[in-house]
Amino acid sequence: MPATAPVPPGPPSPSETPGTPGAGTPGLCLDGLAVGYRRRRARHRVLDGLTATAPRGQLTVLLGPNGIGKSTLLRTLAGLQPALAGRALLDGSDLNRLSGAERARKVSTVLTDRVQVGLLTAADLVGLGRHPHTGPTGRLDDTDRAVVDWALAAVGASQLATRDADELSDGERQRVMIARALAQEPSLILLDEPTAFLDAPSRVTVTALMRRLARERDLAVVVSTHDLELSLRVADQVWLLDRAGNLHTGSPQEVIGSGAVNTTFDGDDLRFDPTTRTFELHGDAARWDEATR
Ligand SMILES: Nc1ncnc2c1ncn2[C@@H]1O[C@H](COP(=O)(O)OP(=O)(O)OP(=O)(O)O)[C@@H](O)[C@H]1O
Repeated sequence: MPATAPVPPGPPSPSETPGTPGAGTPGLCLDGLAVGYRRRRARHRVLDGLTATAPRGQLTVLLGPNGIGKSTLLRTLAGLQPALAGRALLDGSDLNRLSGAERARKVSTVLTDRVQVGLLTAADLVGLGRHPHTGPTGRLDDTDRAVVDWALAAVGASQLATRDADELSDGERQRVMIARALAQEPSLILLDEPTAFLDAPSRVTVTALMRRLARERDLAVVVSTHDLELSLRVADQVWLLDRAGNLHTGSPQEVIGSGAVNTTFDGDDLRFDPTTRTFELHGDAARWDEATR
């Protein structure tokens, strides 16, 4: 995808546009949420007491070290595993109390799991995102097909429409999965490391796309990422899990200014510079870097 790929203005018949009910409401709110796993009847809490907001119209990035619980949190918000305590509210409604069909209309998810999709084309795969909106036959009508075309164009993947989904590269497939999430026309999109397989220009493009779609479609978008420098530049809101599992929230400026990025990610070899918002090599790594120039 070219870094300057334009985002088409929007699907022809959006069910979620600014001004519709729900617009201007808080988006996603975590209220004392605890997430984790049940093992042999015991509850293993990975994260506890999470309180945060991801407003509509804004890009929220979820940051934290490996294994701290980012995917567990996103999977819980997506309804793939139950919350252990507390609530997650979307526009004031408890996500846990929504029916499967309601949730499917409101929340779309892009996870890192690679599933086999059989003989579907990329456009078919994106069309799966329309199913919460189709009638009992599940058949796509002209409007649905136009939304599929829009979603593919929005991620710069129109040229992939007729390709077998199983034959796509990891990066191509990731764009198609994002298009599927867009085609769902949700209120909330959850993405777990959506740029992990993308090359550098595409990372910037997809991240900027997420932010632009949040604004243009009045979506709450929550993205987990290890792409710290980029995400701290483009995010509206940051949810940063530190090494103790405490959640720090606020604008990038607020979270950086609190020192939480440094305490979470600084090590002997790498330090975050709050002024330039970049990581600098230190110690042996810096000396090795000097020596090899
Ligand atoms: N199915 C499971 N059952 C029990 N524990 C699990 C399960 N899946 C993950 N965990 C544990 O939960 C914790 C959080 O894992 P999670 O994948 O949410 O972290 P993460 O922040 O997304 O990590 P990464 O950045 O490495 O992707 C880890 O200790 C992990 O081992």
